[in-house]
Amino acid sequence: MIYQRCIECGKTYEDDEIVYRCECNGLLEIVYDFDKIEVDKEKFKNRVFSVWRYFELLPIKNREKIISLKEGGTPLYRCRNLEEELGVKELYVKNEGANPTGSFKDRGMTVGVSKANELNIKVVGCASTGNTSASLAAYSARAKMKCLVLLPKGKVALGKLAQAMIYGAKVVEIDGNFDKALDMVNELAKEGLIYLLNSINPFRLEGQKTIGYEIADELNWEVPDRVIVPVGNAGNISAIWKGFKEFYELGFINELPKMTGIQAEGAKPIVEAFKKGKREIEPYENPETIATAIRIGKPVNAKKALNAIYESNGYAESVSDEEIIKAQKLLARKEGIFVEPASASSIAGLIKLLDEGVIDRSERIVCITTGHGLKDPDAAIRACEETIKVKSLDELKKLLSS
Ligand SMILES: Cc1ncc(COP(=O)(O)O)c(C=O)c1O
Ligand SMILES: N[C@@H](CCOP(=O)(O)O)C(=O)O
Repeated sequence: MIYQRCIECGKTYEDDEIVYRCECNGLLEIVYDFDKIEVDKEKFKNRVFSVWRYFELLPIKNREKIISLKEGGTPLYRCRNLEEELGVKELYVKNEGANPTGSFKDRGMTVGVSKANELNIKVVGCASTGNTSASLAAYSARAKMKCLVLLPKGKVALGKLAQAMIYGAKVVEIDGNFDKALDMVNELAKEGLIYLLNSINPFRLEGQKTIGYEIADELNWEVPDRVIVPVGNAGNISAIWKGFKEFYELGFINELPKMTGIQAEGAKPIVEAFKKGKREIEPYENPETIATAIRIGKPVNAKKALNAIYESNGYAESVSDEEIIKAQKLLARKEGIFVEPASASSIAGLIKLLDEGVIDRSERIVCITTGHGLKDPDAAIRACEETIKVKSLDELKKLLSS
């Protein structure tokens, strides 16, 4: 049995009821009756490494309704060069840029759009800083659904905009930031004009919890001491934590990691709340950062994220744009992993928290890199030295010897 439950008052809703918030305005989560679900670790091991490896623990009843582009099963890289550089014992990067549209959103969308398919939905929509729209546009195309995406004008990286356009979504830009766009699509959803697939939708977050499942699965059911996650609208950190907690409840793992959220200096309402020991955020009216994916001032899942951080004895920290770019280059140059700026905030956060002594160098750490570097080529080019120009073979040879 699967149902939706309010994280505030506990009120429950059927799994086929289209409702994005409880009547008390609380966020919803998906709940399973684990006693009635037959799963074991070995059964999973024999299946393809992907989101759908964990079918029984996902909220889709009919396999035929699944809309998939083969998402999940992303690499967990051991980063020995960075370990040496930073003096840490065991560091991994879970590279979500390896998903079909280049970000972790695909895990959410395969489940969210499959749910929409089960509900016979014809029109889906979202607000986006870029990745959600790219992903929803792709999955809705495959599901033959109409798709509306609302973007903050001039603040979406080129690669992401190109994706939403080529997949055939109706792409609308507004004068205003992501938070305003989200308010607008929320209104459309309330009127039943679109099925909303932002992370307020708890079915979408079920797909993203598989990041936690996969980390445990790949580490042979051992759990890292800490998982570091870039935070914007705050759904992902909450979902990953739910994944770990479920595996713990099922007895697949014996420990839980400290969830550590990283925001950009110019958009850090969750970090501020955490540092004051609060569970409510004070929104940023004008969030700003080079990491456009996390340029969010009013994270919709702030409550869930803060719960995850407090419950796991984790931490929250912010990093400057300069630290983000430095980390992006370091990861590319030491490990050959090219990620977009928002993704690099997990590495920047790791560096800062090591310096501050919050993270112990003997910890086993997993940093989540959330999106592919090619999403935002402009940011990468701006971060690098100019290309070298030569006029002759001699000049080229001289270069080699310098
Ligand atoms: C690349 C990237 N990293 C991080 C985030 C933040 O994730 P969340 O909104 O789930 O906190 C987003 C989008 O929100 C993103 O696109
Ligand atoms: N970075 C996100 C912002 C929207 O987040 P969502 O998880 O609520 O869809 C994006 O890519 O648009």
